[in-house]
Amino acid sequence: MSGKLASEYPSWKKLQQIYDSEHTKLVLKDLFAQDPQRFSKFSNEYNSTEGPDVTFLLDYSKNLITEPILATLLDLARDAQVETFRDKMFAGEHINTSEDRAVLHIALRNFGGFSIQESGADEVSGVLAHMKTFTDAVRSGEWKGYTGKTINTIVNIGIGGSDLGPVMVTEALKKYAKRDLTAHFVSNIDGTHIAETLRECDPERTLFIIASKTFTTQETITNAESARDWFLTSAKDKAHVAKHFVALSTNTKAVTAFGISSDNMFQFWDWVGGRYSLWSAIGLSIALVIGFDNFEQLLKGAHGMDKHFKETPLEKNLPVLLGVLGIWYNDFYGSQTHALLPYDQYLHKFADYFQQGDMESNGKTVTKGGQRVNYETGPIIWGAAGTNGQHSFYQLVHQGTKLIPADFIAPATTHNPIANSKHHRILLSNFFAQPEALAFGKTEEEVKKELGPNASEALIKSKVFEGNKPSNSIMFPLLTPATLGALIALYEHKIFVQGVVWGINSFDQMGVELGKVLAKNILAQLEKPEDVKGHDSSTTGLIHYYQKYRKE
Ligand SMILES: O=P(O)(O)OC[C@H]1O[C@H](O)[C@H](O)[C@@H](O)[C@@H]1O
Repeated sequence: MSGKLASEYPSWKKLQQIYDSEHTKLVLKDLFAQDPQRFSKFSNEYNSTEGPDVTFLLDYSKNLITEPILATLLDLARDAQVETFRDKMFAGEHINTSEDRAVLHIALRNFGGFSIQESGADEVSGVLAHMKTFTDAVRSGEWKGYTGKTINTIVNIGIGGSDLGPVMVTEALKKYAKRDLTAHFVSNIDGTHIAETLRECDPERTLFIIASKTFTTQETITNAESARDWFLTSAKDKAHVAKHFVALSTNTKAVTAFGISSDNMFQFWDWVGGRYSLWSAIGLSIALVIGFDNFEQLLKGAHGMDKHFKETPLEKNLPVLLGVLGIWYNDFYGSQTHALLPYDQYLHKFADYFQQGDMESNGKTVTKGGQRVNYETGPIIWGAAGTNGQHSFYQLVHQGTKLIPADFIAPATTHNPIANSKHHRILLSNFFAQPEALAFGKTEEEVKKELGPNASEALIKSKVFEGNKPSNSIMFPLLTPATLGALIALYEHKIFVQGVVWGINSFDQMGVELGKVLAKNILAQLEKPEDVKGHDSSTTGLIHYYQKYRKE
């Protein structure tokens, strides 16, 4: 991000030369055969140096790299001044240039004393204390609804970053959940979402959490208004809203205008990006579900990773390693996607979460200086919890024509050791087997041997696995709040590293605006066919078809 396109860096040019001359020779089977030390060379154990103990192993030996390639990838990080920009982020410089904002999710979990000057950074502990008091009151039953009953249901109404983080984390840490407190998450503007949720709620015992950084997001405000109407049908008196509605936002004025008192508002600041906001007041639903102490552990685990990212040399810096490895496939091998494959049912929303985290951050075509890039930027992120994916899309990953780098993620110990951990052993045997199969495949010779002399050529070919498909494996002892915090921060910083190398602004999201503006314009034209103006024939035809068939 030194004002240059990444493709102008000497290291980028060198990587292109290496790719052109060597990639056909980069065969995992041979690389492992040639070097018995490959695993120890290309794996790192993370051990937190502060806060709760967090440890995990990152094995990146099954990547299509050699030591010189990795060294050149790290030179690329140096050419792009990743360390300088990292330090600027941590210092609170306004690295989100298009919006002139600091990028300080690290300040939300700053338990170890990074010195941050930005205004608001000194208010974080006050908001956390407010969250703790409120969370404890609701969970203990001290907080009562308008008829004096305790709260047994929470409904978080938010979308994008004000939904995906809380959804992912409450699912991931369900083991730590208060089981007699049901949590729902309503995001979609489709009335079905709120209608189906409200069917399961008792107005006397439900708390609505209106989560919106801007408090202007159409989906969230519309859903919140419908929830308030539904509530008032039973409660009648508007004064009761105070017991059943709280807001998480940076926009005090809009929150008050909605009818939520500022006492029931949990603040955050413009330097918290939506997709980096689960650590802020946006995490209130998480704290309600798992308790404030566990929420704090989540934050502390992330802080440990922040320290690692800030202080570890590039060669051993895990977010940096993941970042440059991703660039190797994205920009030189032409991979379009990156799969996140947790072998842990609790992490079943992990890929969904990082779809926004990564794709909204790095789905950009111009650099911070306004130049169009001449290389690929952010990958398409997708994935599902193992072993379900194996019975669905893994066929393509193994034998399709596309190269799909993947991260396999698993805990050594399960929270649910049923049948003497038999399930977990089977799960993990798949977690170990899949990267092995992807990397080493199955040769024609092996297939022939297996099928015997009468097998047809076509059948033999169909059973060959070419292999040489790269992956990372991440393994940790147990999915605890602190471990999850570290894992999320690991990927956040990976996204940062890639954005810096590509020279783009990872912290704005201009690309979501146009559709919103057009929808607003169309909404005003939906009543009458003669109002439908200014569109192409396809859009006009579609709106006319709707107008013919709608029944309202
Ligand atoms: O929290 P809000 O202001 O309601 O924003 C919710 C979401 O809105 C937009 O779609 C942005 O692109 C997202 O980054 C954001 O998370």
